[in-house]
Formats: sequence, C-alpha cells, structure tokens
Amino acid sequence: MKPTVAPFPAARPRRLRSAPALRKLVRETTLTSDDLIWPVFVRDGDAIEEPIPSMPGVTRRSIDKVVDAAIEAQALGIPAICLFPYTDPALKTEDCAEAWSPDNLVNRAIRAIKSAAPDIAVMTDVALDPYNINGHDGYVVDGEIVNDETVEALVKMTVAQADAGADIIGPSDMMDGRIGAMRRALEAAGHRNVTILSYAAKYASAYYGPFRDAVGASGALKGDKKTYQMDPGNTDEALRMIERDLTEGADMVMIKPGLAYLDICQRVKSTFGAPTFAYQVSGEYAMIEAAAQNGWIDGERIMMESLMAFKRAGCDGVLTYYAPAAARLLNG
Ligand SMILES: NCc1[nH]cc(CCC(=O)O)c1CC(=O)O
Repeated sequence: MKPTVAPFPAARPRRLRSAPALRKLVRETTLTSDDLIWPVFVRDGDAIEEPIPSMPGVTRRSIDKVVDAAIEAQALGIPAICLFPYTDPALKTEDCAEAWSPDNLVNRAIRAIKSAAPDIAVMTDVALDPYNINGHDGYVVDGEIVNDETVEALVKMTVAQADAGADIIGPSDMMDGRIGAMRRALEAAGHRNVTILSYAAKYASAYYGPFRDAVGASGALKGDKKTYQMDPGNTDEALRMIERDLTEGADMVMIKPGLAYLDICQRVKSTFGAPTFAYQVSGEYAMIEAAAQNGWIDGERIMMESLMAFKRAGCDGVLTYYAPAAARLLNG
C-alpha cells in the first residue's frame, strides 16, 4: 500500500482530525470487549478476595468469588476468563500430582463457572509451576528441566482440565512437542472441540515478577527459566515456534509479554494470519498502576492506549488484568 497525499494546502491532514465524529469515522483500529480475555487468580476458602500487593486492584479469589467474577465478565461481554491457581504450599510436590487432580482448585473452579455462567469461555493454564516445589514449569532432574517427562505430566493436566469443562487450553510451559501430544490426547479422550491457545512465543522475561508473587511461585523458584523460555533478542525464533505450534494443532497463538514485543505480534499476524493474542503481563500492569498511583500518568488513558496498541499491531485480542475495567469503559 502506498499512501497518496496531495500537496499542501490541497491536503490538510488535520481536516480529518478536526472533529470527534470525523476522527471516529476514519479510525482504523477499534477495541471492544470482544477482544479481552480476563486472567483471574483462584485460591481456596470461601468469600475471600485477597489483595496482591504488587498488583494493585487484582485479588486472589475463592471459587465462589471467581464465579461472581465470571458472571460479571459475561455481563460485560468479555468472551473468556483465564484461571491461575494459588496452590496451598502443602500440596506442592516433586511429582506435581495436584496438577492433574480432577478436584484441584482450577478444575473445581471450571465446573462452578460452567454451571453459573455457561456462556463465558473458560481458559486454563498448563504448566507445572503452581504445583512444583521448585517453582519451575517442568520437572527438575539433577538441575535440568527435563522435557519429555514434563510433557507427559502436561498431557494429564490438559485432559483433566478438558474433562472439567475447559474450553481453551493455554500451555504456558514452553516444553517442546507438547502441543502435538496434548492435541492427540484430547482427540483420543473425545474432546474434539476443546481449543488450544498456545503460549507459542513466550520470552524469559522480568515482566512476570508480580505474577509469581500472585501464584506463590516467587519464593520457590530456583534459578531462571532461560533454558525453556525464549531469549528476548530473538525474532525469527518466534516465527519458528508459532509455525511449529500451528502445525502441531494449536488453534490460536500467543506472544508474551505484550507491549515490549509488539514487533513480534505484527510479524506473527502478517506471516501466519492465525488468531493471534498478546498477554499484557503482570509487570506491565504493575508499571502502569504504580505510575498512576503516583499521579505521574493518567492510568485509565494509558490502559486504553496500551490495549489499542495490541490491536493496531495485528492482535485479535489481549489477555489483560484490565479486562473488566476496560470493558466497563468501552461499554460505557
Ligand atoms: N507458567 C507460568 C506462567 N503463566 C503465566 C505467567 C505470567 C503471567 C503474568 O506475568 O501476568 C507465567 C509466569 C512465568 O512463566 O514465570
């Protein structure tokens, strides 16, 4: 596309910016509540909403409160809610068996949401970190995060979530070969319409800090995740990861973190044309909130501008802790 512009004053680009109606008419990108996936943290107990200090405004909710959140999200027109567990440290083990227990927090929450708010899609997270005594997404054997043994565990976790009623499986673990293994297991278990939104291009990022506090993994984590999550210097590798996951049976793909990786979002969407999502992660949220609390920025406007940036870069939607706040403004 080559933009054609007449010489001044035949062309005065400011004409189209001169009134709200004209600006609205020529706006190229729009954001609606249809574009949002809301990540929520689940904990045990009843009637609990426990604040997370490094994520002001975000809480860990007991299942009854998660159900309230799902009902609210459904009313706001948010299409999907994504569950992350804060697991009782006493349930964390070396074999991570709690991850595929049909009665773990996430699976109970899925069933409760499905009966109370049947029209909202429920997304899950597949990785061992909330259940692992050492805080890693995979099994650790002699200091190494082992791939194939981890994939076997992730497959069991996936099937348990699908059995509980999950609509969207979200593997965030970055092991090799997991998408194909999960897809085969879902087909074999009769879950033909369960979708996979693969965290395909997930970088080893410092932006996940507040999330690790939220799920209680920060204290446990030894070392870093650089042997499985991607190097922030790489772009071509992201395209290879996306292509691999699509060929293994992912229905949708994700880039994570978000704002610092918009170039990846744009390249992925223009190369593959697959449903593409970005995750505006905990550290991005915390940065905006911290500056807004200091009165240094207008938090609400930055929230909307940052979400619009994902759409402009080509994303079909965004996982964001701002989902309900943004939907309220958009539906306003
Ligand atoms: N499987 C872990 C997982 N799933 C989602 C996030 C991060 C989300 C956020 O920061 O908001 C992480 C953290 C990590 O990889 O350490």
